Amino acid sequence: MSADTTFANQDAARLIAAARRITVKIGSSLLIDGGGEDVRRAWLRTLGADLSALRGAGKQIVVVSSGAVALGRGKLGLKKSPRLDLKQAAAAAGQPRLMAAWDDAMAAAGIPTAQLLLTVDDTESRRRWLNARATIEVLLAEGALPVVNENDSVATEELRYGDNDRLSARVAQMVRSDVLILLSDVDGLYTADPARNPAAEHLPWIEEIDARIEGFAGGAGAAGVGTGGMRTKIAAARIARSVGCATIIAKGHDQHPLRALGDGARATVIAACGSPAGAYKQWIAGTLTPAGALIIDEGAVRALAGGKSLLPAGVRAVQGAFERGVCLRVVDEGGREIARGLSAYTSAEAQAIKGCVSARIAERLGYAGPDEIIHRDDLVLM
Ligand SMILES: Nc1ncnc2c1ncn2[C@@H]1O[C@H](COP(=O)(O)OP(=O)(O)O)[C@@H](O)[C@H]1O
Ligand SMILES: N[C@@H](CCC(=O)OP(=O)(O)O)C(=O)O
Repeated sequence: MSADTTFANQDAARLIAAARRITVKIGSSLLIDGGGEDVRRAWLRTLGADLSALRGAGKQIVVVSSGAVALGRGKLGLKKSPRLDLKQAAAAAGQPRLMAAWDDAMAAAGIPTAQLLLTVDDTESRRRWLNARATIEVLLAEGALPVVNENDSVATEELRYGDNDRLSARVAQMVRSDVLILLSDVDGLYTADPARNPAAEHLPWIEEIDARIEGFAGGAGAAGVGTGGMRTKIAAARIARSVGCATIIAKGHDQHPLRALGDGARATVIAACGSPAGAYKQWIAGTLTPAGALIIDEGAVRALAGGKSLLPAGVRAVQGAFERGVCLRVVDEGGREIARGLSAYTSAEAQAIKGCVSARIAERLGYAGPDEIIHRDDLVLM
């Protein structure tokens, strides 16, 4: 083992030790036995024990699990085929089996699981994105393990990820993970596919994803149950990197794969650029076009400067017609822009609750809503 490799392995372990939130993606080839008949249950229980240990160390975990299509093919007796309708039918048949296996494995660790099936729409449309994020937040707060997969059965050819690598990067972005772990049948990126080229060299640490790195990454082998190969893993790492999340590509086949990683097993680490919180705030302040404005009073200006959320009580006026989840300018009564943030309410709702204390929101709207009109996590001082 080269000195370089040891350095990067320690980095993978260090990244995991320092992380607050981790998204773990598990490829089909790990979960399913050779014939696609059943889940590798004993192995999955050891992964469940590792996830439980990470949670015991204070980390919040979201899982992205592949396997529905391979399991569904086994269940329906279908052969591997590029036809989308057959994949969709297989996913529909395999998903309940996949979740039952997760439920079983996590029950042994005393952790309830929860299924989320997402499409590209859910990660690209801001409103649905915020809703999915809110659901995951509640599940994490309640101590459940969210298990995400693509909703293959309803996705269309144009509107589907088709691989869970990129979906997992979007999920990592959504929940602001510090680390994305892609568990695969290979212990990282090599200079060529090691299954075809025994002289390929392992890359322990990648600082930037350039054309050279992309050139190394090949597709998946035709015979296996995996899709995408290293190409989609590097595409995922590119997304994760840009939102301040480091990516670890590691071998997951043996028992207790996450414990092994924490103990220094070989992997490829792709460095993050900045932090998840920084990237999120940069996105709000620098990328989104504001769809309206909230004019706030002196007390609210002081509260925001003190790191608080914006409550309806401090809002004097609402400008523009907007949907929930859009970016708003927050302006003082002298016209100075104080902050930008994502609105928890539509413009009509904001008009109805402006100036009112949070306890009276339900009375004004006729239904309950968040106490904050812009939560401090979604707010950037300008
Ligand atoms: N440069 C490379 N380094 C490592 N593996 C590679 C490379 N290029 C292609 N691969 C292939 O990618 C496969 C892993 O991807 P995939 O089969 O999609 O697995 P998963 O089910 O974990 O997503 C490896 O088994 C390997 O054959
Ligand atoms: N959504 C699909 C997984 C697609 C996918 O990316 O598979 P894999 O390359 O094994 O992670 C399924 O559940 O089978």
